[in-house]
Amino acid sequence: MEQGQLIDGKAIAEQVKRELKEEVEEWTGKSGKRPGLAVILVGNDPASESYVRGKVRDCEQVGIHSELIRKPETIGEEELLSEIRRLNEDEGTQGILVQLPLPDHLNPERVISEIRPEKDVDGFHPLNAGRLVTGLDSLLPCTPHGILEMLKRSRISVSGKHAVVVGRSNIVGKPVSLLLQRENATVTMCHSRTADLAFHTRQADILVAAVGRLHTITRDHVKPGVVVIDVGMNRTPEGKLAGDVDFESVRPVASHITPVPGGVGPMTRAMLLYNTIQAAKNRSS
Ligand SMILES: Nc1nc(=O)c2c([nH]1)NC[C@@H]1CN(c3ccc(C(=O)N[C@@H](CCC(=O)O)C(=O)O)cc3)C=[N+]21
Repeated sequence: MEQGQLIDGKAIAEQVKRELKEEVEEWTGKSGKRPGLAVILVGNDPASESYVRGKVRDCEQVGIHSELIRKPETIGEEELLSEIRRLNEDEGTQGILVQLPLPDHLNPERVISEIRPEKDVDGFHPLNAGRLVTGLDSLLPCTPHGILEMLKRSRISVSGKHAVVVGRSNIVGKPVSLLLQRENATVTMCHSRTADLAFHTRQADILVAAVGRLHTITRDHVKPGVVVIDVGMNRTPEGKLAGDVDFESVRPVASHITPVPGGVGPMTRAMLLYNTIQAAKNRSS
């Protein structure tokens, strides 16, 4: 059977990291310093632990100095905010990331807003979000930026295409819609309350699935030749990692499709490194 071409996010991310390693070497040669990333992890959720370890390993790979700051589950908001204020002033720290989700007693908006926007390597600070909406330069959220980079490097053109985004989160759905529009796509934003989702998704030349629900997008939701980007990270009943797209039924009709794992996830991680280097360069220029 004919199959949509796999977009190998893992391989593309490795290529991006090789390029970033050279950029780090150049910046370090000029400045005599390494870019530094501080990752704050509150509590010890096993999934968060594993993500954070991955980020630390990525940093080592490209020569970024990383510091993992662990805080107890019970930390008070004021204490966490003052830790962020310390890192805001720290010359050796160019990037600050607070691993999400936070425990319920901490307000994530308040915590993220405390990060200096120039050090906000997640691109989650309201100032960076607003700059993105306005079309000004900003640190871009890693997953949306990774998606655009993956399309570019797969030579999939966006201009003039109809992109349909399913999901309206601040982290993925909203910013990826803006970035696609900036690249001259015509963008439809769908979400959990969209009536007749399949009607909309069948119009898509490029479909981004970011709802966080297993197998939301099936064969009935797509038109032949579609490019499918799967942002989902769900567990199957068997405990395996799987996306929002029913990969088996959709791949045969797609022109391109990203797998989970090995698609958007590794690109997200690569773009965090990109942002950290960007933040370091912005500081020194
Ligand atoms: N402040 C903050 N920033 C984040 O960027 C952030 C966060 N908090 N909290 C959690 C989510 C989740 N996230 C992932 C990124 C890459 C993979 C990834 O590389 N996944 C591999 C699979 C890894 C596995 O097998 O478990 C893949 O898709 O191939 C996973 C998850 C970043 N997050």
